Amino acid sequence: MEAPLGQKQRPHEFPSITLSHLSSPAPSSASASASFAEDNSGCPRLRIHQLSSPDPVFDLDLQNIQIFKLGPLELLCASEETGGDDSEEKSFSRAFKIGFGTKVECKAFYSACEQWKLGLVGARTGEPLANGRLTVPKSKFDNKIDTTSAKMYFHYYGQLLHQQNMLQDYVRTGTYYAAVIENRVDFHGRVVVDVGAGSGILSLFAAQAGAKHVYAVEASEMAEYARRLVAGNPSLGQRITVIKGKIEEVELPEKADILISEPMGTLLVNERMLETYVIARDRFLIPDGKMFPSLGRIHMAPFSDEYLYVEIANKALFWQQHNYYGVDLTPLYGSAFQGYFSQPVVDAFDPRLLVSPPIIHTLDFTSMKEEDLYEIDIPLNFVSSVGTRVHGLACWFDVLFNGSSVQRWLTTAPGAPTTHWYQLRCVLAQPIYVMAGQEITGRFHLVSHSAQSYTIYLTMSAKMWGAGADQGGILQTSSCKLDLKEPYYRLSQPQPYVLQQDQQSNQQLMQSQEISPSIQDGTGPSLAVIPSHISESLNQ
Ligand SMILES: C[S@@+](CC[C@H](N)C(=O)[O-])C[C@H]1O[C@@H](n2cnc3c(N)ncnc32)[C@H](O)[C@@H]1O
Repeated sequence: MEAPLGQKQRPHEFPSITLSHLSSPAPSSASASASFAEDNSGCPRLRIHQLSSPDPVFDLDLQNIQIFKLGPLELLCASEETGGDDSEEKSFSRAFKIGFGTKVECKAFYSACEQWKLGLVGARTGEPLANGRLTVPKSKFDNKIDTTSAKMYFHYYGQLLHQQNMLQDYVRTGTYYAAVIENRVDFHGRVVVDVGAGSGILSLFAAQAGAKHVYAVEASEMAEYARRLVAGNPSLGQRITVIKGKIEEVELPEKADILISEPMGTLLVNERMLETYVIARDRFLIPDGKMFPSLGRIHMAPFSDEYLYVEIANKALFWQQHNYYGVDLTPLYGSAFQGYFSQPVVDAFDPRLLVSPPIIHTLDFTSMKEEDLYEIDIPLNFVSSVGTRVHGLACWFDVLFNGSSVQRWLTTAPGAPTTHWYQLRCVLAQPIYVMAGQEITGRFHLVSHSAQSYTIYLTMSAKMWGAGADQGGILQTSSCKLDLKEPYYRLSQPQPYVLQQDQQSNQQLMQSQEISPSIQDGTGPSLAVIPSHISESLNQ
């Protein structure tokens, strides 16, 4: 079943209604579609098309019609007609009945009609409409996000190939599936909102788990594909309504018992969709309703990777040429060098590159405020387990599905089965030197920007160390500024494998700082191991 409700910028459309003429000499019924839209002068109109004809059977000024509820599936629409005389009395001489397949559609039509009449929807030009009504104020999303960025973002997600990329991340999609199906008790008989539904896959999972009704809200053109996927799975689809629009703008006919969403970007927060998830909670979730996932954690640890450092530094060497077709390029070398080090590196790295156990920053989606995500400030404190050159900070994240039956984690940790998020590393242009046991302090400061991402300010310092050292003094500091929106995807590297003999020491390192989730169901971080016949041949 598909009924796009609550969309503010585009017409509301109700593709399958039944139209019964009452005022014509011979009452009749026919399949039809209805839509609300503005005419050129900004007046809201209701247009009804019979499926057999391209011309509308009714094209009515909404201010001149009255809608009455006849029953849960039926409305009566009476249209005022000017009789040609000057009488003050209105005559509603044309009337027709509109029938709906479901109560939800019927309710949605009635509320859409009210909203359009009141001028709560319509084109948002920022100008008063021609008939004097003021347009709707900009939504929370439009206020903070740059229009061009949003356009490109939703264009990207409107393409099936990008949805396929996510669907083919079996670690991701499989974990969502398992988390939903193992926790049927949280979905059965419940109203669910799928926040940013994409292809609609999570809505279909929720319906499989017995959801009473799922509202799949998707802002991009993918909503049309989601409708087709839902319609093509009718036993589940009859309990799913796809709504095209932004979470920040759509209206839903009822509150949700549970939200499901996949709002995670690189480093958890990229794309700024977690804010949308929190807004959905505040707008649509009943008090004490559930969220799948309910919590996210960013893990951070210093790393040493000489190869990566040299690779990045070498990229700028091009600008050291004094005679490039007779031109000296060196004036731009410094800027090029800075530019390469302002790109966070996305790849799957070997966890043996970590020089200390990670620290964790937790985001509780059930209680945090949207504004808490505008700026994230994390103090860093580590103790190096080896003497080495530290090249920067490595980060990854996990999220928790806190189901009533099973608690399941989706992790993107190094050494765990690789996901399409990989891991993220911020590389310092100036590495720092540490000894085993030396303290590394610093700050990881994320500041959101209107292009749906963050500027990262990273500072790492080696503390004074050893006998006679100034207590709390800093020996060496290095800082860098990176744009999370412009990562360097370094994915041609072979996938990381960990030799069996190293697995134990890695697990000890990670577990000593709670890298393995405290609520564990055996699906948390597991380290990939080279099959023994391969590792044996490598060891020869
Ligand atoms: C990471 S994808 C997940 C898609 C799908 N839920 C899945 O798991 O395969 C996020 C989806 O949310 C949509 N989205 C992002 N922000 C949104 C918003 N403010 N309102 C509605 N949809 C949004 C995007 O267009 C995209 O399709």
